Amino acid sequence: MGALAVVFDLDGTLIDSAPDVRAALNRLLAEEGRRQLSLPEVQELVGEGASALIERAWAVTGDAAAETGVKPLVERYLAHYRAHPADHTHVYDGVVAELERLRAAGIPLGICTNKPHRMTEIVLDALGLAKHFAAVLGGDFPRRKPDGEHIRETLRRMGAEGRTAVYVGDSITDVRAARDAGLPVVAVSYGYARMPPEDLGADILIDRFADLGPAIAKVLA
Ligand SMILES: O=C(O)COP(=O)(O)O
Ligand SMILES: [Mg+2]
Repeated sequence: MGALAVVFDLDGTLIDSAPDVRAALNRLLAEEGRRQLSLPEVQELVGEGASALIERAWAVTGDAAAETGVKPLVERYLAHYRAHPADHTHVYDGVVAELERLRAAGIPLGICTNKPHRMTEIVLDALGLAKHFAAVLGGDFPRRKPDGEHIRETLRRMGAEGRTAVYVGDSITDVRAARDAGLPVVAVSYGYARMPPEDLGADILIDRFADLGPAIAKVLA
């Protein structure tokens, strides 16, 4: 194995952001006279970025959003989210220790997320996580996950192109993107998968972030 690099998904993998996503989305839904969404419902909507989130939220609360109506709704949703980026978001157990351990081993780390880029930066700053990552690439990237180019471009921005890389995520979109990029993938079982995590088709499934080190060693063996 050559020198290693690790790229992570964000929502449902490193952070449990659904409570703040829910709060911002529910404010918008209330403004539009629509019903409120429960936390499990919101967890089902997350994973393909903000436009998909709005479209899915509209579809489950009444009439679908008009195509031209999605963009202004996304902007209003993000304004609500920016006002409260991490009031109820928490970093999953073991994440900070594991990121520190990998970094101390000289392994460059990156984030490849479908969350809008600016929103991702705001949330990472609010949680004190930004310092761990050599590069962060959000979902405004034109070829976003499940396109493997999203992960490849993250690796380039990390200066880690020549390295052996592993992707870590929580959803089928992550597994497809990693496959498309030709990378092994570790899935976490506690995220927002919308299916039994065993069915994601990852190379290995972990229940706790603290198990990441041995999982990476296994997928590369
Ligand atoms: O915000 C989203 O829809 C997805 O975010 P993720 O790619 O970090 O899971
Ligand atoms: Mg995710």
